[in-house]
Amino acid sequence: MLAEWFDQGLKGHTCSPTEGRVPGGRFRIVASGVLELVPDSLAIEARACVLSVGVHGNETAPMEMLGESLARLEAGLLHLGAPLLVILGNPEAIRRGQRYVTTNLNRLFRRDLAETGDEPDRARALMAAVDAFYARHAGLSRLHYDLHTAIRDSRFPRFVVEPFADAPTPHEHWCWLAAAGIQAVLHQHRHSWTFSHYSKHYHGAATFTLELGRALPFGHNDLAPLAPMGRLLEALVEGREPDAGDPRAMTFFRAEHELLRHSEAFRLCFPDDTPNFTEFPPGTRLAEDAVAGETRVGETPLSVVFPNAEVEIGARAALLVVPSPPPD
Ligand SMILES: O=C(O)CCC(=O)N[C@@H](CCC(=O)O)C(=O)O
Ligand SMILES: [Zn+2]
Repeated sequence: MLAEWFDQGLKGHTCSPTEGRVPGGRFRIVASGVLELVPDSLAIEARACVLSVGVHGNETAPMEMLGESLARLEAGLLHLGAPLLVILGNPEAIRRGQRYVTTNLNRLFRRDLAETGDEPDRARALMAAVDAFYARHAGLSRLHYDLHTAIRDSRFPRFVVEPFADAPTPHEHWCWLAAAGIQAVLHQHRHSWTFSHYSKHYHGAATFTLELGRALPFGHNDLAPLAPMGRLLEALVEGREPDAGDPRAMTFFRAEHELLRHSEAFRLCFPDDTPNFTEFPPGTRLAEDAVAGETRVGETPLSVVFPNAEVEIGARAALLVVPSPPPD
């Protein structure tokens, strides 16, 4: 039933029954594309975990990976030990195989959101589902992994974005991510109103946007490099302490500047297929915009992440980042 709910959800279909049992607990469909799993008894390391995929509809590898873990739970190969909220972020975009339908869902997770339409309405539904989930499981540590893939190649194919917050991320999370094969970490320098930022900002959860390779169609993903990440997810499902690695195996960056597209006449001055984390030396011209003029690298080299000249006007066209020391 669980795997069927997930597979049908990827096709934009609903599924019944809407509640039932899994090994170690029960499940309940709480909203379209949102499933809650509650264990009969909490395992010793249980956290209240939100696992979201498909916030961008064409980012399929995390959907395949999470679908496999749910199938293993249903088959009795895993035993539910922690409350989980499993989210198919943007079902209509998933069905269409598109990043989004009308606007980028992953910029809309703020409580004062005023817009209406497909993605704004979906953002409101997902914020409400997360609020209710964390309220139902108050007292547990909170975690949210929002699983994505990137448009381009990357010097570090698997990396995380740590949303901005005043409080530091507890150290164990770096150890878990290192053991899960994450190669780089990017600290955000300001509020970004992404889904992972929402759970951190409003709920104090430990959260990350995880970039797990490149965005490819269903059936074209090589899931082998994601096996350690699958093991981390399954430890969370079972409420076990995940494997720990050495955070110094990861390379740390912090965002220095957000490059915005201000006009129709915006262009990036480097090739479209430039991999994420490519470093540019001082003086390099990075972008031209009819309103903002040109952006050049200043005295410190800058690396570019998520370059995309085709974003909506006013949206982020790239993050410009610099190396940063690993956390203590
Ligand atoms: O590869 C790209 O250009 C985009 C990949 C992607 O969807 N990234 C997320 C990152 C979210 C964050 O900054 O935490 C996004 O752009 O929404
Ligand atoms: Zn994405």
